[in-house]
Amino acid sequence: MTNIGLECRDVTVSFGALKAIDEFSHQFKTGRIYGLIGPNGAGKTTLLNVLAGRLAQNKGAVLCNGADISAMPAHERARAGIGRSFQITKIYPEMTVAENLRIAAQIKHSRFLPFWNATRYDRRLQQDIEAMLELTGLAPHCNEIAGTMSYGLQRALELGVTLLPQPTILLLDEPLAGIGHHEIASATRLIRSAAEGRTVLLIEHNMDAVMSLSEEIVVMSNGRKIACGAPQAIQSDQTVRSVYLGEETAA
Ligand SMILES: Nc1ncnc2c1ncn2[C@@H]1O[C@H](COP(=O)(O)OP(=O)(O)OP(=O)(O)O)[C@@H](O)[C@H]1O
Repeated sequence: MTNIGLECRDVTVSFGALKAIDEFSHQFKTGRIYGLIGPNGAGKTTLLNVLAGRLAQNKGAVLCNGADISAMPAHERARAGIGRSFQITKIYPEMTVAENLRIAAQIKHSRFLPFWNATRYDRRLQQDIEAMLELTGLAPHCNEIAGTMSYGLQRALELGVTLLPQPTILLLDEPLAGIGHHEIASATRLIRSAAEGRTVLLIEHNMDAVMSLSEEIVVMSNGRKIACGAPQAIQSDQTVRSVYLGEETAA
């Protein structure tokens, strides 16, 4: 069995004359958190869109657990184990936390468990809901209406809904954006727990958080991978520093 959860081979995406992603290749190992960083317009979100199947690459290939998924649409990629969490768009704000998780559990089990075995079906749903309430720390809020909770708790619920089908690959687009200062530590802890045993790609503009969460940093600029390595090495890399410094000077 391969320990490469996700692989990009020469992925290229063009919007007209602009190459948003330019021959990007990388192997993302299972059980690791990868921070994807780079200045505005570097191609980070476009890459996540390609991996999630929201956007087709013009060239190159994407492999998930060794299988070529380049031509797979988004809903099939979700079944193949790719989960993406980016905003609180997956939750129903007028429903409680438990109801939101129940819907995600129903979707997961509808394909495998017969509805007519109601007791077994309900037990499995309940087990999944309880496991996710525990993982996300949302048990004390299980009967709260999702839309009335703090933004940080809503993001935690969104992550819970994403994790419920047990994806092997987790794509996180700015998971800390909009979260209050006092909730950053708990959100960071949750991302660490969620990452266990998975391949995680994380786009995050909070540099302290991305450097402490990630085991490997991949740096993009103008659609290309310009560096990769351990957070400490990346922080002292001259090319990377000049890319960011250049941006700061221009701002
Ligand atoms: N649908 C689109 N049509 C045309 N150009 C696009 C489209 N989506 C992205 N781009 C362009 O592709 C380039 C990469 O954009 P992308 O959003 O992936 O960058 P990013 O690294 O995520 O930036 P940011 O950190 O600002 O979110 C940018 O120049 C952007 O303007």
